[in-house]
Formats: sequence, C-alpha cells, structure tokens
Amino acid sequence: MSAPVISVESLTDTRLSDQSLASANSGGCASTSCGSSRRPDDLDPAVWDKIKDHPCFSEEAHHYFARMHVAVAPACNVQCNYCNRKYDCANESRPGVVSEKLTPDQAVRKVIAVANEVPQLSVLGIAGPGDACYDWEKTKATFERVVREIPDVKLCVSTNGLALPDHVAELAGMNVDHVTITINMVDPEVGTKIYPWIFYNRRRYVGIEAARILHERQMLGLEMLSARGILTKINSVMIPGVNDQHLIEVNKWVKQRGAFLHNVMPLISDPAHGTYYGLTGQRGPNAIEMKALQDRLQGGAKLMRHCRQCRADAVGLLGEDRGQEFTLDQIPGELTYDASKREAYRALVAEDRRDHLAARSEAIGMVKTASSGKSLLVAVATKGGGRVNEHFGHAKEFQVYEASPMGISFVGHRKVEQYCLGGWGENATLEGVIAALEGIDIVLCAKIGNCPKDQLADAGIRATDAYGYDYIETAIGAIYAAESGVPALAAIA
Ligand SMILES: C[S@@+](CC[C@H](N)C(=O)[O-])C[C@H]1O[C@@H](n2cnc3c(N)ncnc32)[C@H](O)[C@@H]1O
Ligand code: SF4
Ligand code: SF4
Repeated sequence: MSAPVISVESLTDTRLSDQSLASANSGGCASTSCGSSRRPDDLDPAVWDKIKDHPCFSEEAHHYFARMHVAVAPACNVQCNYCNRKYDCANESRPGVVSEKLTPDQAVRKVIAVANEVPQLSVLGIAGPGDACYDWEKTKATFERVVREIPDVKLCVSTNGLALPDHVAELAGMNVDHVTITINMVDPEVGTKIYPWIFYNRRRYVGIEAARILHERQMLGLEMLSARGILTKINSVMIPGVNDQHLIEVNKWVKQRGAFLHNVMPLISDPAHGTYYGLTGQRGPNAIEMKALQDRLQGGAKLMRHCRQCRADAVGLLGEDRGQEFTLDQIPGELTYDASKREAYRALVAEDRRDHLAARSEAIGMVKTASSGKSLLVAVATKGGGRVNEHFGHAKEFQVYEASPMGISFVGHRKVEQYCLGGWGENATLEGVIAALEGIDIVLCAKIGNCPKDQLADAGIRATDAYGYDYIETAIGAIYAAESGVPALAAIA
C-alpha cells in the first residue's frame, strides 16, 4: 500500500494536526515496524531494531522521536559533588531537577496522558531524580504497569551503577533493552575527587574505599548488561582539571566491556544550584573544550553528541520540554490509552525518514568528493524532522554540524535564550545568542531579520534563511559546495 501524502509542515511541526494524523491513519500503515528507515550497513539488524526509534541511542531518530522521564525514583545511594536534587525550578533544564515527584500510579497516568497527546513518544525513561536501580521497587512497579497499557513503548533506566548488578536479571525480564550508567572514572583516585560518599550494603563508605566499590560495581554491571545483549550508554560528566583527560581511559575501558555509546557531557556548575562544585568554584567546560575532547575520543567507543542533559521529568523531542503541559493537576483521574496519534505519526515519519536518509547520503557523498580540505561549523535552527525549519528568533537551541572532507556530522548543540518574544527582540539576549555561537561559521534558519543578521556578521558569523525548510544536510552540502567553488556540488542548492 502506498504511503499517505505528507506535507513538510505537518512533519516539521512537532505537534501534528489532528487532520494530518487522521489522513495518515487512513493509509493503513500503523505498526511500529513502519517507523523504520534504512539500516546503516555496519549495524547488526537486531541492534538497529532496538535503536531506530530511540531518540537518545540514534542521532538520526532524535529528529523524529521523543522521550519522557517520570520522576518516580527520588532516593539515591551515591553523593556526587555536582548534584543537588533539592534545588527545584520549573524553568531550569538540567539533570536531577523536577517539578513534582510521582508515585508509580501517578506516573502511569502521566505516561498515558503524554502518549495520547505527543505522537512522537517512543521512550519512557527513569532518570531519577535519584537513582532508578536504588529506588528499585518504584521503578519496577512503574514499568510493569506501563507495559501493560502501552506495550510498544521502549523502557530505559539511568543509574550510577552501584545497585545495578542486583537488578540486571529483572531488567532483562522486563525487556528493558537500554540502560545508561554514569561512569566518571576508572581510577578510584580520580573518584575521590567526585564522590564524597556512597551507601552500600547498609553502610556508608567514604574516600578511596567508596570510589573503589563504585568502580567495581559499575564495571560488573556493564559486563552483565553486555552479556545479555542490553544496549548500554555510558554518561561521563566532563569536569575540567578533575577527569577531563582521564575520560580517554574511561572510553577505552567501557568500549572493551561492550558499551554501545559514550556520552561525554559538560559539568553544569553554578553556585545557585548549591552543589559542592558550584559552591567551590569548579567550572564546567565550554563548547570548544567539549568538542576538542570529543574529537580526541573519536575512534574509541562510539560517541553520543546530541544529549540535552534533560530534567528528570522532561517530555518531548530532545531540545524541547513540554513537561509543564503534563503536571498532575492537568491530568484527568481516569484515562484510557488511545494509540491513534502515535500510530499515525509513525506512518507519516516512515516515508519522510526514507526521503531524508536518501537526501542525507547524497549530500554527504558530494561533500566528501569536493576534496577542498575545508572545515565548516554550521549552526542550524530546527524544530524537528531533520529540516531547517525554525526562525532564528524563536530558537532555544542550535544544532551544530561539521562539514569537512570526512562528510557532514552532527557535533553538538548550543543552548540559547529565545531572542524574539512576540515580534520584538532584546539586544542583550541577542548578545548572549551571539556569544553562545562562538566558533560557528554559518547559521541556517527558516527566517532571520536584518538586525540580528548584521550583528552576527559583525561577530564574524554569517546567517542565511535561503535554505528554509530544506533537509539540514542538503542545505549544508549546498553551502559547502559554494564555499569550495565546486559547481557540480553547488547545483544541489
Ligand atoms: C540526575 S542523574 C540520575 C541518574 C543516576 N542517579 C545517575 O547519576 O546516573 C542523571 C544524569 O545527570 C548527570 N548530572 C547530574 N548533575 C549534573 C551536573 N551538575 N552536571 C552534569 N551532569 C549532571 C548525572 O551524572 C547523570 O549522568
Ligand atoms: S548518583 Fe545521580 S542522583 Fe545520585 S547524586 Fe549522583 S547524579 Fe545525583
Ligand atoms: S539526558 Fe541525554 S540521554 Fe537522557 S533523555 Fe536527555 S538526551 Fe537522552
């Protein structure tokens, strides 16, 4: 059966209209298998099947699919010098922060409410605000109830690893096939600078003993997961002067033990958060330092570069947070799961992803053959669908791509404050946006006014809306061609 006709707008608007979803539904393709796009040649089909709709485990999928976290696990058995879960702010987007903690029953209601309204939803994660494996009974109760209601939602946990080995068998039994472990060190001496204490076997440990136990449990948990074919992502917080160089060693260790992805994230540190690091002046890395380390790690365990360091109650596509639309007071007491929007969305997306992948590989192939030796950093304003489709002034983040003789690759994102509010822009905000775009050569967006464009130009950053609504890679390929003076490439513009 042929796929339904799709409009670009309906795909790139992250909240699909009921009408476009209804027409997609009438196409008849509504199973999860429809959501697949083409499998990369070097990937095992079974692994591809697990990651193809997972926004965190597949960079490509993050343009289309959304995750939600439910904050059912507040207790933690480790203290990290960068974490303070008491701090709470609805506008603050960083790990460990939540607006409200949930019981498993409340969490199930929230998952149903989100699944009914957010068609992109594919993953339910428990990322604290404490530790999913330590606060295990609540994690387990939540997952057991959710899969009864929505069997095709993927389940994920995020853990410091200390209690992980105790629950690997149960995780496997519940078909949890994505687990994140935070591993910041493989040398306990380094660990003493990150962890003041751990709580293990009903006892508190400090110093080198604490770090050694944590390290051994993390390695054991990782090996146990790999042995069962559960995909693992390793989070490492990059702490300049503490573990930044050491993360090269961490990358080697986790690769040897079967980690699927290594996600090196910048330390978020601010005295206002009340963390030990925040209060003692330990700084986080800047975007350029992050990229330099990630580039050094290239060739080791595969890197995740698109993590947005989400809140423990985040909802939506990575980079957007719709959590405030789904607070408990807005969710009805009785709810029935309605699969229609998610099913229709998958049918729509299947077609567009195939198209996008074909356009992407054409653009990458052409950039590779340009042999200009140039390297360009391009910041893209997008609201999903893999397209240049967000106005400069509305962007809350820019996705950053590098075009070079190696091809076109996603290298990260830059968070910014939204510059344009209700038709006018604040100069001070624009200055902040420009500062966040340090090192960027070109900005691509769906629309930009002359004033911000000129100010960006003064800072040495070019900006254009000439490629509005094109696929990101198609636009970057065309620009690279023009910059390289290759007429055959410029033809794709
Ligand atoms: C809040 S924790 C919850 C899961 C679990 N307890 C753990 O530590 O993995 C989720 C992730 O946020 C990271 N995180 C917490 N505070 C952070 C900070 N200030 N800067 C960067 N990452 C942070 C943790 O390292 C972890 O990878
Ligand atoms: S283990 Fe996770 S929740 Fe616990 S203190 Fe560290 S970051 Fe926070
Ligand atoms: S914190 Fe990173 S890995 Fe976790 S849901 Fe957000 S983007 Fe995905």
